[in-house]
Amino acid sequence: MTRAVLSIGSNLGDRLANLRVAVDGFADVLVAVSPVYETAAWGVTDQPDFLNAVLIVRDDTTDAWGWLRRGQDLENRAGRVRERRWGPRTLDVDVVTVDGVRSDEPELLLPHPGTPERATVLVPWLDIEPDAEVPGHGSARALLAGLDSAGVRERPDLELT
Ligand SMILES: Nc1ncnc2c1ncn2[C@@H]1O[C@H](COP(=O)(O)OP(=O)(O)OP(=O)(O)O)[C@@H](O)[C@H]1O
Ligand SMILES: Nc1nc2c(c(=O)[nH]1)N=C(CO)CN2
Repeated sequence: MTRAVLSIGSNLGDRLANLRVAVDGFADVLVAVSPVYETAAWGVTDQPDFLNAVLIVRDDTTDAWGWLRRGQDLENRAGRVRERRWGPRTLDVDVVTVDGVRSDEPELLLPHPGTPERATVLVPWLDIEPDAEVPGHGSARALLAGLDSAGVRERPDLELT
Protein backbone atom coordinates (compact mmCIF):
# COMPACT_ATOMS: atom_id res chain seq x y z
CA MET A 1 0.00 0.00 0.00
CA THR A 2 1.21 3.53 -0.73
CA ARG A 3 -0.01 6.89 0.47
CA ALA A 4 0.74 9.91 -1.67
CA VAL A 5 0.42 13.66 -1.29
CA LEU A 6 -0.53 15.38 -4.55
CA SER A 7 -0.47 19.10 -5.33
CA ILE A 8 -3.01 20.24 -7.90
CA GLY A 9 -3.11 23.61 -9.63
CA SER A 10 -4.89 25.44 -12.44
CA ASN A 11 -4.69 28.94 -13.92
CA LEU A 12 -6.39 28.52 -17.31
CA GLY A 13 -10.05 28.12 -18.25
CA ASP A 14 -12.56 27.13 -15.57
CA ARG A 15 -9.99 26.68 -12.82
CA LEU A 16 -12.30 25.10 -10.25
CA ALA A 17 -13.75 22.68 -12.81
CA ASN A 18 -10.19 21.69 -13.74
CA LEU A 19 -9.30 20.94 -10.11
CA ARG A 20 -12.49 18.90 -9.92
CA VAL A 21 -11.25 16.74 -12.79
CA ALA A 22 -8.43 15.70 -10.46
CA VAL A 23 -10.63 15.22 -7.39
CA ASP A 24 -13.13 13.15 -9.38
CA GLY A 25 -10.34 11.19 -11.05
CA PHE A 26 -8.91 10.15 -7.69
CA ALA A 27 -12.32 9.61 -6.05
CA ASP A 28 -11.70 5.88 -5.49
CA VAL A 29 -8.50 6.50 -3.50
CA LEU A 30 -9.11 9.86 -1.80
CA VAL A 31 -8.23 10.19 1.86
CA ALA A 32 -8.38 13.99 2.23
CA VAL A 33 -8.93 17.14 0.17
CA SER A 34 -7.62 20.53 1.30
CA PRO A 35 -9.41 23.84 1.01
CA VAL A 36 -8.87 25.76 -2.24
CA TYR A 37 -6.38 28.64 -2.31
CA GLU A 38 -6.02 31.50 -4.76
CA THR A 39 -2.29 31.98 -5.22
CA ALA A 40 -0.06 34.49 -6.95
CA ALA A 41 2.02 32.78 -9.66
CA TRP A 42 5.63 31.95 -8.83
CA GLY A 43 8.31 31.07 -11.37
CA VAL A 44 6.78 32.88 -14.33
CA THR A 45 5.00 35.73 -12.58
CA ASP A 46 3.31 37.44 -15.56
CA GLN A 47 0.47 34.94 -15.72
CA PRO A 48 -2.94 34.68 -14.03
CA ASP A 49 -3.35 33.60 -10.40
CA PHE A 50 -3.62 29.88 -9.75
CA LEU A 51 -6.09 27.90 -7.75
CA ASN A 52 -4.13 25.35 -5.70
CA ALA A 53 -5.12 22.50 -3.42
CA VAL A 54 -3.59 19.31 -2.02
CA LEU A 55 -4.99 15.78 -2.07
CA ILE A 56 -3.96 12.80 0.04
CA VAL A 57 -4.56 9.47 -1.67
CA ARG A 58 -3.97 5.86 -0.69
CA ASP A 59 -4.16 2.60 -2.58
CA ASP A 60 -3.14 -1.03 -2.15
CA THR A 61 -1.59 -1.45 -5.58
CA THR A 62 -0.50 1.96 -6.90
CA ASP A 63 3.22 2.71 -6.57
CA ALA A 64 4.95 6.08 -7.02
CA TRP A 65 5.08 5.72 -10.83
CA GLY A 66 1.42 4.77 -10.80
CA TRP A 67 0.51 8.03 -9.01
CA LEU A 68 2.54 9.99 -11.58
CA ARG A 69 0.77 8.23 -14.46
CA ARG A 70 -2.67 8.73 -12.99
CA GLY A 71 -1.92 12.42 -12.48
CA GLN A 72 -0.70 12.81 -16.06
CA ASP A 73 -3.80 11.06 -17.42
CA LEU A 74 -5.95 13.56 -15.56
CA GLU A 75 -3.85 16.50 -16.82
CA ASN A 76 -4.58 15.25 -20.32
CA ARG A 77 -8.27 14.80 -19.55
CA ALA A 78 -8.37 18.46 -18.46
CA GLY A 79 -7.02 19.44 -21.87
CA ARG A 80 -3.50 20.25 -20.79
CA VAL A 81 -1.19 21.29 -23.59
CA ARG A 82 2.51 20.94 -22.79
CA GLU A 83 4.10 24.34 -23.12
CA ARG A 84 6.84 26.30 -21.44
CA ARG A 85 8.11 25.39 -18.01
CA TRP A 86 6.15 27.09 -15.23
CA GLY A 87 3.74 28.57 -17.79
CA PRO A 88 -0.07 28.66 -17.60
CA ARG A 89 -1.90 25.33 -17.52
CA THR A 90 -5.42 23.94 -17.20
CA LEU A 91 -4.31 21.30 -14.70
CA ASP A 92 -1.03 20.41 -13.04
CA VAL A 93 -0.75 17.37 -10.81
CA ASP A 94 2.55 17.11 -8.92
CA VAL A 95 3.45 14.08 -6.82
CA VAL A 96 4.74 15.76 -3.65
CA THR A 97 5.56 12.66 -1.59
CA VAL A 98 4.88 8.94 -1.66
CA ASP A 99 5.42 7.62 1.87
CA GLY A 100 9.12 8.24 2.59
CA VAL A 101 10.26 7.36 -0.93
CA ARG A 102 13.27 9.25 -2.33
CA SER A 103 13.85 9.24 -6.08
CA ASP A 104 16.46 10.96 -8.29
CA GLU A 105 14.85 9.82 -11.54
CA PRO A 106 14.31 13.01 -13.61
CA GLU A 107 10.84 11.78 -14.60
CA LEU A 108 9.90 11.19 -10.97
CA LEU A 109 11.79 13.24 -8.39
CA LEU A 110 10.69 12.47 -4.84
CA PRO A 111 9.94 14.28 -2.75
CA HIS A 112 9.01 16.84 -5.44
CA PRO A 113 12.01 19.22 -5.31
CA GLY A 114 9.91 22.38 -5.27
CA THR A 115 8.10 21.39 -2.07
CA PRO A 116 10.35 22.99 0.59
CA GLU A 117 10.06 26.45 -0.96
CA ARG A 118 6.43 26.43 -2.13
CA ALA A 119 3.89 27.94 0.26
CA THR A 120 1.31 27.05 -2.42
CA VAL A 121 1.90 23.39 -1.52
CA LEU A 122 2.77 23.58 2.19
CA VAL A 123 -0.19 25.74 3.28
CA PRO A 124 -2.96 23.47 1.93
CA TRP A 125 -1.04 20.32 2.87
CA LEU A 126 -0.76 21.46 6.51
CA ASP A 127 -4.53 22.07 6.59
CA ILE A 128 -5.16 18.36 6.11
CA GLU A 129 -1.97 16.95 7.70
CA PRO A 130 -0.80 19.27 10.49
CA ASP A 131 2.30 17.19 11.31
CA ALA A 132 3.36 16.71 7.66
CA GLU A 133 7.01 15.88 7.00
CA VAL A 134 8.93 16.39 3.75
CA PRO A 135 11.27 13.39 3.55
CA GLY A 136 14.85 14.63 3.96
CA HIS A 137 13.76 18.21 4.72
CA GLY A 138 11.95 18.07 8.04
CA SER A 139 8.58 19.36 9.11
CA ALA A 140 6.39 21.17 6.62
CA ARG A 141 5.41 23.65 9.32
CA ALA A 142 9.04 24.61 10.00
CA LEU A 143 9.69 24.96 6.26
CA LEU A 144 6.64 27.19 5.86
CA ALA A 145 7.76 29.40 8.74
CA GLY A 146 10.72 30.48 6.60
CA LEU A 147 8.57 31.43 3.59
CA ASP A 148 6.45 34.39 2.55
CA SER A 149 2.90 33.06 2.23
CA ALA A 150 1.20 36.43 1.66
CA GLY A 151 0.21 35.43 -1.88
CA VAL A 152 -1.65 32.31 -0.71
CA ARG A 153 -5.25 33.20 0.15
CA GLU A 154 -7.95 30.73 1.11
CA ARG A 155 -11.10 30.74 -1.07
CA PRO A 156 -13.73 29.32 1.30
CA ASP A 157 -16.36 30.13 -1.35
CA LEU A 158 -14.86 27.44 -3.62
CA GLU A 159 -15.41 23.80 -2.68
CA LEU A 160 -13.95 20.66 -4.16
CA THR A 161 -16.03 18.05 -2.33
N1 LIG B 1 7.30 14.39 -8.35
C1 LIG B 1 6.91 14.69 -9.61
N2 LIG B 1 5.60 14.95 -9.87
C2 LIG B 1 5.20 15.26 -11.14
N3 LIG B 1 6.02 15.32 -12.21
C3 LIG B 1 7.33 15.07 -11.98
C4 LIG B 1 7.83 14.75 -10.69
N4 LIG B 1 9.18 14.55 -10.78
C5 LIG B 1 9.49 14.73 -12.05
N5 LIG B 1 8.40 15.03 -12.80
C6 LIG B 1 8.42 15.26 -14.24
O1 LIG B 1 8.18 16.61 -14.49
C7 LIG B 1 7.65 16.71 -15.80
C8 LIG B 1 6.49 17.67 -15.81
O2 LIG B 1 6.96 18.86 -15.53
P1 LIG B 1 6.00 20.09 -15.63
O3 LIG B 1 6.02 20.65 -17.00
O4 LIG B 1 4.65 19.75 -15.04
O5 LIG B 1 6.81 20.99 -14.66
P2 LIG B 1 6.26 22.20 -13.98
O6 LIG B 1 4.99 21.79 -13.27
O7 LIG B 1 6.18 23.32 -14.98
O8 LIG B 1 7.36 22.56 -12.92
P3 LIG B 1 7.56 21.93 -11.48
O9 LIG B 1 7.82 20.47 -11.71
O10 LIG B 1 8.71 22.70 -10.93
O11 LIG B 1 6.27 22.15 -10.72
C9 LIG B 1 7.18 15.37 -16.23
O12 LIG B 1 8.00 14.93 -17.27
C10 LIG B 1 7.36 14.51 -15.01
O13 LIG B 1 7.77 13.22 -15.35
N1 LIG C 1 0.94 30.02 -7.54
C1 LIG C 1 1.38 29.06 -8.35
N2 LIG C 1 2.34 29.34 -9.26
C2 LIG C 1 2.77 28.36 -10.10
C3 LIG C 1 2.24 27.05 -10.00
C4 LIG C 1 1.24 26.79 -9.04
O1 LIG C 1 0.72 25.65 -8.91
N3 LIG C 1 0.85 27.81 -8.22
N4 LIG C 1 2.69 26.07 -10.84
C5 LIG C 1 3.59 26.36 -11.75
C6 LIG C 1 4.06 25.27 -12.63
O2 LIG C 1 4.24 24.11 -11.98
C7 LIG C 1 4.16 27.68 -11.94
N5 LIG C 1 3.72 28.64 -11.01
